[in-house]
Amino acid sequence: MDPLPPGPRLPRAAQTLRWIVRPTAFMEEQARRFGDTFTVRLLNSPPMVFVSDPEALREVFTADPGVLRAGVANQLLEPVLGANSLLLLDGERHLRQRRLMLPSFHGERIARLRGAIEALAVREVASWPLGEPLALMSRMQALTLEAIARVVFGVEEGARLELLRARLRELLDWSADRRRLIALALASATPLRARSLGGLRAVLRPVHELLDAEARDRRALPPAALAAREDVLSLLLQARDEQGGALTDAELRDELVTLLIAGHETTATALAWAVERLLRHPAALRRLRDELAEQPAGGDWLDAVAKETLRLRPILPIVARWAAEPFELRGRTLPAGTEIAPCIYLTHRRPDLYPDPHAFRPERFLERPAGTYTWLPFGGGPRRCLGASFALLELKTVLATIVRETELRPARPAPERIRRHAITWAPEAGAAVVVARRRPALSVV
Ligand code: HEM
Repeated sequence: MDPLPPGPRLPRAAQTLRWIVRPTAFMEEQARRFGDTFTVRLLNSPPMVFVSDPEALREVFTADPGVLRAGVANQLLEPVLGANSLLLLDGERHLRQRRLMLPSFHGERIARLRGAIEALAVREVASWPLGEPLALMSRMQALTLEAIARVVFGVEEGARLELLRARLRELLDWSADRRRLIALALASATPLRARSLGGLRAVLRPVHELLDAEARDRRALPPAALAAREDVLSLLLQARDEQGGALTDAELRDELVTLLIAGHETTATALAWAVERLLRHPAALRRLRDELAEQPAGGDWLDAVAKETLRLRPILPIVARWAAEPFELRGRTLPAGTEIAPCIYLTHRRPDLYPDPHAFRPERFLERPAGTYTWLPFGGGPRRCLGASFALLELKTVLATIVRETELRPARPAPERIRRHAITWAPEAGAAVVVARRRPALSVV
């Protein structure tokens, strides 16, 4: 008997094609046929068992991280992120590095960055043209890039920021091209992969040089000046493990690139979806406007809108764990070498967890709080997104600014469908809007 749960019998190439071209339809079809656990077989990867039952998710997220490894499952990203990236590590090294980084991303620390993010958002909104179509996704990408360069890396206005902005843009544009990522994923030593790697090195080297220079200058600051800074890079430079050890230069640089890649497009996509959904739900938008008139930073309704957006339009559809040993899942032993994919998309659309699951209803999160194994846009367990607090703060702060300061309408009335965009699942037209009005005071900023 096959030890793996049943799944589609299509050849691997056909399953891969459907997963790339029509991923939502592909997953929904398998869930209809096989229920909440099924096996998908893709080219160049181990069999993948999709799971979307909260009890199975609990088993996966609470498993020994030495047995269910996330780093192995993320190896595809190694050329971009570097071998020391948190996303690629497992075991002791992952634990040490995550412990060093966690305090910098703690909710209370992150909350202090609100003012800086809001200032960037106000400036961004003031630059939008009136009365013509605007793809919000690209504006949100510019904004989240600025937030990472200034708030996370702490680079201040000036020539280095200009240069860093341009070099980061080149790196992000390079990695936004899916064909290049596919070439990197090919079996080693093909000429296509070699060419792709060469191109990547050319855009990565200048970014590394700039980040190294920034870290060097920051290390040269008097301790009191370094301690007074609020940005994540300064905090990471001061972080020490139990033996008093710090992140090495190579670790620090790979982590900065990781924060950029993990935090930039994801948050921009979430913002684009939040606006896209709100513009199709005028009552929810009105309620948000009313709340912001009372509480400019937003309250429970803003929080519920953020959560409902990430439920219905998860930015990443799955996370992955690779089983280093046989693993028992809901009473069935999966063989070593299997990949297990907690499926965010299908979990978030279960009618038993979310009645009328396709409807955008933020009030569901006022009625019942989000559960650890039922709401998982940031994954779960010891590998849960390190930047979740930062992402939610940025999502809510920028969304509040947009709603307070502008009046938008969709560039076309129809809802935008979900489309793969490099690593995230984004609105097909990039959340196309028209800025009908802006608060008068802003137009002269
Ligand atoms: C809406 C925005 C975001 C979403 C939806 C998101 C989602 C995720 C997901 C699903 C994972 C994998 C979790 C797992 O395997 O269980 C992850 C990991 C990670 N994310 Fe995020 N993320 C977002 C924003 C950010 C931001 C802003 C940062 C940092 C500035 C960040 C840094 C990271 C890091 C470092 C990891 C690796 C954690 C580890 O392996 O220990 N993310 N994120």
